[in-house]
Amino acid sequence: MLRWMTAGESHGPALIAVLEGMVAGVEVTTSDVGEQLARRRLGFGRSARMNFETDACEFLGGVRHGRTQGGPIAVRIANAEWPKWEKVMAADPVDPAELAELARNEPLTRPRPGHADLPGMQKYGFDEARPVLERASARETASRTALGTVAKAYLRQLLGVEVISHVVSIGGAAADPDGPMPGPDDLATVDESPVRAYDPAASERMVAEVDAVRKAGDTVGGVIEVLAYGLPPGLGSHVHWDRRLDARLAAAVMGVQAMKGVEIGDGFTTATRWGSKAHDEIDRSTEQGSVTGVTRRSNRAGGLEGGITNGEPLRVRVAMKPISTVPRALATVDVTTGEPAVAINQRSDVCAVPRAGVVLESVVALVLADAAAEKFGGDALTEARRNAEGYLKSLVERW
Ligand SMILES: Cc1cc2nc3c(=O)[nH]c(=O)nc-3n(C[C@H](O)[C@H](O)[C@H](O)COP(=O)(O)O)c2cc1C
Ligand SMILES: C=C(O[C@@H]1CC(C(=O)O)=C[C@@H](OP(=O)(O)O)[C@H]1O)C(=O)O
Repeated sequence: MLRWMTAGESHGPALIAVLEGMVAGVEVTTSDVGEQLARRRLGFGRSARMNFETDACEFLGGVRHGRTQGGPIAVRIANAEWPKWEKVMAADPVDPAELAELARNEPLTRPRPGHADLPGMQKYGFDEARPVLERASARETASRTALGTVAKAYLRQLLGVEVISHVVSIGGAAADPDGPMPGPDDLATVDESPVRAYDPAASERMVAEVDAVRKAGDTVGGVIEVLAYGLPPGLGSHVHWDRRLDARLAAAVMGVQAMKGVEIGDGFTTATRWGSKAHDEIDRSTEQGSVTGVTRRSNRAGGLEGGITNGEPLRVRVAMKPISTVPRALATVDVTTGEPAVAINQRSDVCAVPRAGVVLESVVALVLADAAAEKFGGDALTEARRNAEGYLKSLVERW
């Protein structure tokens, strides 16, 4: 079983992430993590912070000489602006007179509709939003991206699995639903698009949409698809609700800030079809390299049946809402005076959909790595590999 946790505030000294349960022997380096963090910083519509944030990262435990050791893996990601925030975010008490002089410490009393500000203040008894937004901020997703790097390395080295993502739509600008879909080796092509869309024409439409939104002082969301290629049949289980892989994937992607909808495979469209057009008919496969000796005529299910992978590519689509820090400020109430006001407007993304794709890849990889660890066990990668090879061989022999 894999477990992962994160800690740290957006403007604190650093973020911390811990991954427990990873086998020994997975090759991963600080620069691999740095590469994923750099991907997460890119994308048309990103916030000003992404222009100078370097996401300087280091392993604090669990990795030695480029290999996991079997113990908990801890990663630290620094905040490039810490000197500016040192007083405002200090762990120990700071002289109130000194704090009062800092413009940066001005109380945030005009909660943003759509952010965690107001319900967070109500729930935790704060008079202003700073302590809420610091932890609610999607800065935290850098931590999960760092851990996702280890999960991706494990999946690739154990099973040859590739987890990728691409942007399907931003606001009203969408990729052609019948257009080509990126394959396992197409991540670089997707990353070359400023909005991480696979089709260049769709990419242009999405860039124009973000431009229009920015000019109007507004924000915009979109839909991202995560694909996992090379998964064997048999990850996850039908036997209990919390072992179903679809349930675990949905929880993980909905656990990312601003994600408001999820569908597996054709999801909501499937609900409009008749059964004869909704499922993926099975044929015998004579193809060399077929893992199970069977094949499918379609992949409407998105690679999952009964909460178990069926050997087809996994397809998870996620809907992201528009950023709630809207420059053309929204109506709110000042919690100090009780008077109508306009919401806080500070440095923010206009559209974080392209960046969010990298985060979603990471959380999907963590869930898949957990399911693979469950199925193939082992304390070392070599042992897990032996188990996987034996299982895959048994599938071919049986069918
Ligand atoms: C990669 C990424 C970047 C984000 N950037 C911002 C941002 O700059 N400003 C903002 O207000 N919200 C941003 N968000 C969304 C908020 O963090 C999120 O809306 C907030 O925490 C409330 O949670 P909820 O939307 O899930 O209800 C971002 C989300 C992601 C995934
Ligand atoms: C810092 C990141 O994203 C942030 C997410 C975010 C929010 O409210 O979610 C608000 C902004 O934070 P800041 O006020 O520090 O610029 C974004 O930049 C990041 O992704 O690393």
